[in-house]
Amino acid sequence: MEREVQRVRQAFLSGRSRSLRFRLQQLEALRRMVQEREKDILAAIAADLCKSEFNAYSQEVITVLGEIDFMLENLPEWVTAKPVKKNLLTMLDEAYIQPQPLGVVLIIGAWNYPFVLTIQPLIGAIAAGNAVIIKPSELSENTAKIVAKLLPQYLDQDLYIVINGGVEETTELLKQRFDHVFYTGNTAVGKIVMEAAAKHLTPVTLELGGKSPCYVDKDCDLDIVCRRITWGKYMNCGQTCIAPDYILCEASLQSQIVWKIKETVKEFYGENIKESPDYERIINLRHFKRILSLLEGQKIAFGGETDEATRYIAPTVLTDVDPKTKVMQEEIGPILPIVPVKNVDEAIDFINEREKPLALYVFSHNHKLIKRMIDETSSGGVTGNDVIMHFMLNSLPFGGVGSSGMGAYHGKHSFDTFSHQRPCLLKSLKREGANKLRYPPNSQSKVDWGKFFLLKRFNKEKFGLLLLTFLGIVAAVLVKAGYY
Ligand SMILES: NC(=O)c1ccc[n+]([C@@H]2O[C@H](COP(=O)([O-])OP(=O)(O)OC[C@H]3O[C@@H](n4cnc5c(N)ncnc54)[C@H](O)[C@@H]3O)[C@@H](O)[C@H]2O)c1
Ligand SMILES: CCCCCCCCCCCCCCCC=O
Repeated sequence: MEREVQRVRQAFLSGRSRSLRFRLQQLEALRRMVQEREKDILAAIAADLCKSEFNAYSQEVITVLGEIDFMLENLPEWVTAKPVKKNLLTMLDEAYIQPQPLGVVLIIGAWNYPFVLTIQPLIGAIAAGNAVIIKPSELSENTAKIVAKLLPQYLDQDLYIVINGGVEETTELLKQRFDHVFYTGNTAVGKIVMEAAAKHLTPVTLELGGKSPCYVDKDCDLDIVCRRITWGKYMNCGQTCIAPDYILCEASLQSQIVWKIKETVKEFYGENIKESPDYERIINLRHFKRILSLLEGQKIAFGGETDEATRYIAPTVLTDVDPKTKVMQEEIGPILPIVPVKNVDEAIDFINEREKPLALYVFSHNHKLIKRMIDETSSGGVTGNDVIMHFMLNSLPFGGVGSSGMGAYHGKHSFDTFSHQRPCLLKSLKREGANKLRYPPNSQSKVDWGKFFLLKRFNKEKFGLLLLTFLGIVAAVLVKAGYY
């Protein structure tokens, strides 16, 4: 492992990942890989999650292609140095921020969207000029294998490598020194990752899980609300980090919501859900059994059918759920608990009494109520009157807060995550007279001038930049002439 990381570091130190031309070339090669090997990629995702080609394409491949195009379009602008505002002491100097690559980045992926969750961060890391080691999830082994097979056929083989394996390999990898670790997965392992990274003072991005609440106000169109919730909840058999986890609503809405979701499930997946190409399966037997056990003692409004051989759990809705039960603590796949609350105040308290979720969903015609929910709660992201869709807009940073994670990515946010924003100030060796002000011996008059240069605030509308320039020049002349 150490030798592998060393090899990638040597490749980074060669400097070839840094030029804009190289980065664009690698991103174009990655796009070619996805386009030319689309069938292989879709087949691997299908084998891991029983996902149809249409669903694998629209949930994973579209996002990756969109992200690459967005990077190719904007990267030339992002890599350029950005001049910054100057003060009176530096107004004749050059001051700018130069984004630079961090170095060697480790990306650890999760199984539930095994392609997009490894490749989307990879796109950001390449765009920012880094070398990358990718560790896909061993639970989605088919996607892990295809990623390991295809990447070296299209990308620089020393700068971007895939290491496959399980906990043992990840543990060994985490002992190595990286310049950034980007991890997607559960919160418990997130802590292990952060602890290992801390030994090298390596910064981390942690894309973690949690339970994303969904508040349904009585002032809304329940037909539309239930369609949107049903879509987001049962996509990927509920194994989506930002799936609406549970519904909070007034008790009077509960039975209507149950009925409308039941009807929508029928509309989306047909009478025989098991036969639907749009309904996926639980990733493995361990998770299947764990989720099943959460149904014990619950009021099942509909669903609850299972088939162990195919790891099938039907779309299920639970009513009057006790917030203290396990189904309200763990990740629950296609189970949708409804927890009745008295009103929006109680919903806000309910959310705030728990760990900060990765996403929050609010449905209402009342815009003020949505704004209030946003103001009075915290979560990684929020979508009003829909679910999941904030993931698809790459101008929004995607990430958690508190126990749902730290840091963010997508689009420019990925570029920033994998870049060091290097502050640069370039001075001339001339105009030494003006510098006398900061050299010893110090004096009251020097301090007074210092206050003038650094603390004085001018009404810019009245005097404008010209006056500032003028004052700077006068001050420089005064300093040079020794009037202090
Ligand atoms: N925030 C997000 O963007 C996001 C996206 C997808 C999934 N998730 C969350 O991820 C979770 C599902 O992922 P998971 O954790 O079951 O995936 P997982 O089991 O695939 O683990 C993720 C990675 O962690 C590694 N790993 C597992 N145990 C380890 C250990 N003890 N030490 C070191 N490395 C270890 C694995 O090798 C794997 O690469 C859910 O909680 C889900 O909500 C979050
Ligand atoms: C043909 C329809 C195109 C619309 C696409 C909408 C798909 C949403 C996909 C969401 C993917 C969510 C990934 C979340 C990662 C965490 O688990």
